[in-house]
Amino acid sequence: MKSAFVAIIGRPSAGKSTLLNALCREKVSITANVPQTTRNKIRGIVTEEEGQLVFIDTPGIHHSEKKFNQYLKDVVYSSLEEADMVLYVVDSTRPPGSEEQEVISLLNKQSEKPVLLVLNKVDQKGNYKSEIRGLMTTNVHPKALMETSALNGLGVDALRDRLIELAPEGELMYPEEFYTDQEPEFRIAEIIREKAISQTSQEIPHALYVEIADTEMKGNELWVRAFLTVESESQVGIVVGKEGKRIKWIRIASLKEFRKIFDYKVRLDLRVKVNPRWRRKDYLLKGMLK
Ligand SMILES: Nc1nc2c(ncn2[C@@H]2O[C@H](COP(=O)(O)OP(=O)(O)OP(=O)(O)O)[C@@H](O)[C@H]2O)c(=O)[nH]1
Repeated sequence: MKSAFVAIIGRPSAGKSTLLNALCREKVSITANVPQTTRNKIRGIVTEEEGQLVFIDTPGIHHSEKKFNQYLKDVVYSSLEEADMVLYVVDSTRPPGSEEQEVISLLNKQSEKPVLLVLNKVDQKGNYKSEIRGLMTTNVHPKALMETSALNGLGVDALRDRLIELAPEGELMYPEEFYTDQEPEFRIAEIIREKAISQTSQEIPHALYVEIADTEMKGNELWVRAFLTVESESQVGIVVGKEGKRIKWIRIASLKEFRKIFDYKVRLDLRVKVNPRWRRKDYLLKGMLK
């Protein structure tokens, strides 16, 4: 039996979370067309006859001195430490250049771990595959180099098989029916955040987080009180929308998604509030980004 923890790393928007979901055949991690959506270590589990892979989705690696980004980087470091193998996802539609250097230098610090390199988004026209291959063979020395379209599933089965082949011998780490270890509260907060990101633009997706104020199971219903938290009053207006239409949409879209995931009904009281400059508050970031 094979078993491994596999850290999925790469720069923002490379398609890491989309690939994690495709590999696990379940929606484990939220995705968006906005960079830096993933803020935590998200574990997705896949169990096959030959063994089990526990993927750790990580925040996109991006050079920035901001406190918030430093915390995100710490999440990546600790995922790499935890991992037996690394799945490095590169967006094949973007020139590698300095954007990948940050990831490469991080990987070189963990050089003993086997790396499998994936060129993602190969469904798109126009790509930099040969430049990326050149850069990676000299700088990363991957054990294997594969191509995927995480969006339409191309190459995903072959990638899963190759990862199991490369994995060390070991026992199951989670029961075979598990596909994630995330608590319901965390998944609820993430789904609300995903829906809110999909309805907003510019600074707002980065300025919001979701706080679950309380939950209570009543019979077969989970009652949830949650706050979509932003940084200023003007952002509250945008998230609420004209006549409350945007917040209503976010709530209904979230409920629709909960129905697919949970075998109980979720009741959601969703409000918007302000926490000025929360991205600079250590006490908050420490609890939130891990
Ligand atoms: N065309 C195409 N788009 C993709 C593919 N994989 C992901 N995407 C899109 O790329 C965007 C970013 O995808 P994510 O999976 O959220 O990227 P990520 O690397 O997890 O992003 P961060 O959270 O910023 O680290 C989304 O709009 C996805 O739909 C792919 O194979 N082909």
